[in-house]
Amino acid sequence: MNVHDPGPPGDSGLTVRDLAVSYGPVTALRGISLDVPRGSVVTVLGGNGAGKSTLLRAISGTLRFHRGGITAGEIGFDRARLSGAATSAVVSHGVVQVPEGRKVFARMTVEENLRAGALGARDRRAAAEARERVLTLFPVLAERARQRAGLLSGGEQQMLAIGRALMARPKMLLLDEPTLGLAPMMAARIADTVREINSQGTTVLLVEQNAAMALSLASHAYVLEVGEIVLSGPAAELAESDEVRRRYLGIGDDRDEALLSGAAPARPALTRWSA
Ligand SMILES: Nc1ncnc2c1ncn2[C@@H]1O[C@H](COP(=O)(O)OP(=O)(O)OP(=O)(O)O)[C@@H](O)[C@H]1O
Repeated sequence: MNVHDPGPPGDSGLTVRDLAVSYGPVTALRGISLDVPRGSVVTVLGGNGAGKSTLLRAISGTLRFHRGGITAGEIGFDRARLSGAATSAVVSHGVVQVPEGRKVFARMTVEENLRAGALGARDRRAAAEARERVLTLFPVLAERARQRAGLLSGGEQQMLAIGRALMARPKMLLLDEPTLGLAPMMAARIADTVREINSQGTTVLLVEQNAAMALSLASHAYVLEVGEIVLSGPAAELAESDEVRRRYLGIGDDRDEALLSGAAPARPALTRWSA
């Protein structure tokens, strides 16, 4: 990948070119270019405040709800221009976000939450198939169908949030820190589910602070720091890079080592984005 000439937006998957985002006078992202090829899992790593959520908001058309806006650049998905599009238009192009903090409708039942995810679906058979897929992926949601979502555990709420997004039958899922605050066992289950969703054909853009988990899932990774991409490359190679190991994985952390095992690099092919 060439840093300074990422090429024209393609017609397969998501392309972000030279994106800049501000919240009023605060610039949160600048010069962001990245690709999420159709069928892949790509991750964006970064610490608190790096701009991960802002990136997803820009793609999903939800920046305006946070008093933010795109000030430069383009976002495209399968020939459609997403930059400047309303949230509903982005969803109708097949791109759906699962927000950070889960944000299920706590007073509604699990079933009602899932139905809310299918609002606007005209094809009832397709909606029924989507529901079937969600309940197969997350059997616990079938067991708890009549319970209020607010009574679910944190991990179950995350499953419901992902399930609700899948009800819209997305081509691409935008996941904002899906394992945040979850116990390691539950985080591993969510990771397995993301793998499964992807293997069923859904493209995934995953933003995460949990670098070990994210790098074990993704084929390609970008590292975001203070609103800019500072490093990118194949996930297996990033996982082996000294900088990522030191800053995001913690050298000598057995749990991370175990999660990363099997991610053997061929040869370094990382791209450094700034001098
Ligand atoms: N609604 C907002 N108004 C003003 N500034 C904001 C707003 N939302 C985010 N920011 C700022 O934009 C920058 C990026 O924030 P963002 O939430 O995208 O980071 P993040 O990487 O998702 O962090 P975290 O993991 O803590 O959520 C930060 O400096 C943050 O303070």
